[in-house]
Amino acid sequence: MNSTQHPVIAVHGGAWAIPDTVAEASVTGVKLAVKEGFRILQQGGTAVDAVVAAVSLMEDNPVFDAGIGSVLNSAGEVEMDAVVMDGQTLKAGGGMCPEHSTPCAVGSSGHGEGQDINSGCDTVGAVALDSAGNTAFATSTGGITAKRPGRVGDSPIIGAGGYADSQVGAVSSTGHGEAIIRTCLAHHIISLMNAGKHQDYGQ
Ligand SMILES: NC(=O)C[C@H](N)C(=O)O
Repeated sequence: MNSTQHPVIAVHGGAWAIPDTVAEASVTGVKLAVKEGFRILQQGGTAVDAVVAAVSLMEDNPVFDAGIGSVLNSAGEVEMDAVVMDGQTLKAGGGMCPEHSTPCAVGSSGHGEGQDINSGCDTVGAVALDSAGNTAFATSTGGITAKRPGRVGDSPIIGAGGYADSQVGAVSSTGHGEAIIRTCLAHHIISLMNAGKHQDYGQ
């Protein structure tokens, strides 16, 4: 990666079954997010700026299980997890943030408002590579429907809910949090990518 790097962004709206009734809205929401993130990258914005903007847009979209669309726990409350990581410095911010509707932005520098819609269908995330060659990821979720109050899923845990290392790439996870945490999934993927990269260099 170098200073002439073409920017890249990828966004997901979760991997679990998306009901037919919201499938189109989900795809539309992902497209809007990826366009906004890519616009920022094309204007010279950082990978962190791009993933925060993309994920924040989806947090504001009730079709997703994040931000205002977050599902409810077994006590009928919203408890969200979110994180942002900068692949250049390996610094990250985020955590559980029940009182904000845009926890991803809160994890970086923004703020949110109280949520009032709870219909989301899945976790959201983004990875980006900016024109300076740096990577970042962001993941945001309301977690799993009817989860135990206080449960923290994989999403805010570095190495599970995602990982970014500008020397290698970036990952944002979605799926069953308990299984993702046990396997340190995101960091495992980054390690495999790193091994593949070195293999390429050797050829
Ligand atoms: N749909 C998801 O990705 C759920 C999230 N990984 C969690 O377990 O909290």
